[in-house]
Amino acid sequence: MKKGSVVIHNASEVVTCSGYKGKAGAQMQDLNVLKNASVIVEDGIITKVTAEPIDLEYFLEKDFKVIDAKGKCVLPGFVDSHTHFIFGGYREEEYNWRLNGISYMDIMSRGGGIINSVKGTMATSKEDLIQVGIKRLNSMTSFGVTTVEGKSGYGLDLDTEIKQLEVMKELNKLHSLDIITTFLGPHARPAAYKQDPEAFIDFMIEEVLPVVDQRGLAEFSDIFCEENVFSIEQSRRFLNAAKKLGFKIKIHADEIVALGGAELSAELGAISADHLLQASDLGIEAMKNAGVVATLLPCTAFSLKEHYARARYMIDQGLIVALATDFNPGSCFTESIALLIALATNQMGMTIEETITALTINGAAALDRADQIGSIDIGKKADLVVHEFPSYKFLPYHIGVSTVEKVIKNGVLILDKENNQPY
Ligand SMILES: N=CN[C@@H](CCC(=O)O)C(=O)O
Ligand SMILES: [Zn+2]
Repeated sequence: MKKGSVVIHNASEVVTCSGYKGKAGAQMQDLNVLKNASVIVEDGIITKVTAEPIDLEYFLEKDFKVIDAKGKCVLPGFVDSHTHFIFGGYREEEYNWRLNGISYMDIMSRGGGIINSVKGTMATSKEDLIQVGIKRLNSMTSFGVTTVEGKSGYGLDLDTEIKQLEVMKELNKLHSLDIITTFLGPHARPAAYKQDPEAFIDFMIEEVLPVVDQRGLAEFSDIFCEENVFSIEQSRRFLNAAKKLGFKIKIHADEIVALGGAELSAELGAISADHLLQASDLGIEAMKNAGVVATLLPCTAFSLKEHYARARYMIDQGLIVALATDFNPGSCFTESIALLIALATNQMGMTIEETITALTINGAAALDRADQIGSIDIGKKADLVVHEFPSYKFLPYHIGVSTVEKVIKNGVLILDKENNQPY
């Protein structure tokens, strides 16, 4: 069998999500669906997408893998563009406290929250983080994810931040999924800097960022810009320093309090601003004008029992909206794309077409990769998912259940639930 060369034929629908850049506003509705169609992949790259009959004999002779997708739909692999999936230890108690009415920020101010996961991550060896990382990536694959972003931020010191990033780099080699890394050193104030966040920002800029840069450990830099965490001015200072070194910028913005993170993301030319539950109208307008992707995280709002970000308003205003899981041990312990689809369509007023766009081409745009992944277009990586139903409209309808049957990464079948084939 020619590795990386595959023909998927007979598909009831090929949902191409066609495009080479993020889709804004009304464009998000356009999925460009081909009926009774085929996708041809050579050496891991998509070479043809067609609703015309194909000469199957030719491809069989050439030793292509052939997948009959009769009665099924084919979508691009999902891009989970915001996660914190490398961490040690769990925070199940905190979730139960939250169910009983104690807020996320209250838990943080009592010394819990992110700092708990910092202790857990410090205490976990690199090898153990790699092992648990593989399990989590396998689970993401089963939800149809083919590219995932992962952040550091459970170290807050040089060694542990580097350890987290190195683990993700190693996993990128070991696992089929592509992992894009983000340095999130300023994720919380560690005890030693509790009263002096400025000094912590100095430490991050002077002693950690340069090491991450020199060792090529991250493509993006990010900060938790939030009341009682890092202010707008501290965020601006850190992100400008990161930009100077060539990092692309993301920002945890306006999650709990409307601090002006959306406005800051536009000012700095960030690739994305994420969360945005409290983003102001002016911030949203500024993001639109600057082309910043709005990455919304509905599973987090659900887990925190907060209202959802204003997806409908943002799309109607013409923003590029992406959706991601925010998988992490505290505010959102789920990698379930099925839950995310249920919340986006049933609770946030997004159509399934907008939701799929937000998880594919716009997720790719949130990682500055819309020219390479996120759609079934000629020249792109063959990251394809066969779903068990004839139409994409089954994805929200089969509520909270993964419809994924086969996952093809770079043209290679890495998961086949039908034939019990693992990653
Ligand atoms: N809000 C800040 N950071 C993470 C949560 C991290 C944690 O609670 O461990 C988030 O994106 O939700
Ligand atoms: Zn996050």
